[in-house]
Amino acid sequence: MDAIVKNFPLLDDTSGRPTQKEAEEAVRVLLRWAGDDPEREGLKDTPARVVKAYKELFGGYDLAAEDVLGRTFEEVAGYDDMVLVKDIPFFSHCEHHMVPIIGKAHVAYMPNGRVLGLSKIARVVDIYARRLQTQETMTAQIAKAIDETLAPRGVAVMIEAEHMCMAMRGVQKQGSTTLTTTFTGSFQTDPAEQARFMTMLRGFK
Ligand SMILES: Nc1nc2c(ncn2[C@@H]2O[C@H](COP(=O)(O)OP(=O)(O)OP(=O)(O)O)[C@@H](O)[C@H]2O)c(=O)[nH]1
Ligand SMILES: [Zn+2]
Repeated sequence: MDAIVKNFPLLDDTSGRPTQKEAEEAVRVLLRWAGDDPEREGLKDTPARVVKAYKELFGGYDLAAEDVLGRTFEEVAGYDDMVLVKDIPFFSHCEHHMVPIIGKAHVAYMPNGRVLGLSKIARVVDIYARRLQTQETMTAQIAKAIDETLAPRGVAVMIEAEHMCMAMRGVQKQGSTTLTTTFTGSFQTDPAEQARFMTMLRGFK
């Protein structure tokens, strides 16, 4: 799994990251390259808007999953069975074309005395989605982050997504869905637990 889990070091002011002005200029270049005039009325504020939108869409580079997952709860009356949060919607962008990936993540874990706030699982999905991604990397990163910070008995992550780079351009196949899974711990070693994850996913659709 580690082979496809990339490290995204947090960038700081000394990272050599381009300024907002430089980023806006890059958008102007692309507009001219596409054949339009960045100075015309309708496009005048577009570079600033695009950079602002990118800040939001790629905001995951400035966040660390470990920070979000740090807060856990122990008082759950001895509950120690699977916790599954399914159908977490996300938007990401593929690292090959910078075109949207639209999908849903399903995340389960087997607690080991501690549980996570449910919203934190969705937040972790967003942190990795708001970066340039492959679906495989994103799936593995979510599983690894939960596995390493919560130390549960096992983690299961399934992502189903449509890649706009396959739908809007290139091979132009609309409506195809790609499924990826990562299992750790008991989900990896126990086929029955994997099967139960699948059944719980399917059973309540
Ligand atoms: N494995 C994987 N591939 C992806 C993902 N997102 C996009 N791709 C693929 O990345 C590949 C890049 O292929 P290249 O041949 O380098 O690029 P390209 O010429 O634009 O390819 P086409 O999309 O076939 O036109 C394409 O096959 C995409 O479908 C992803 O999340 N995982
Ligand atoms: Zn792509």
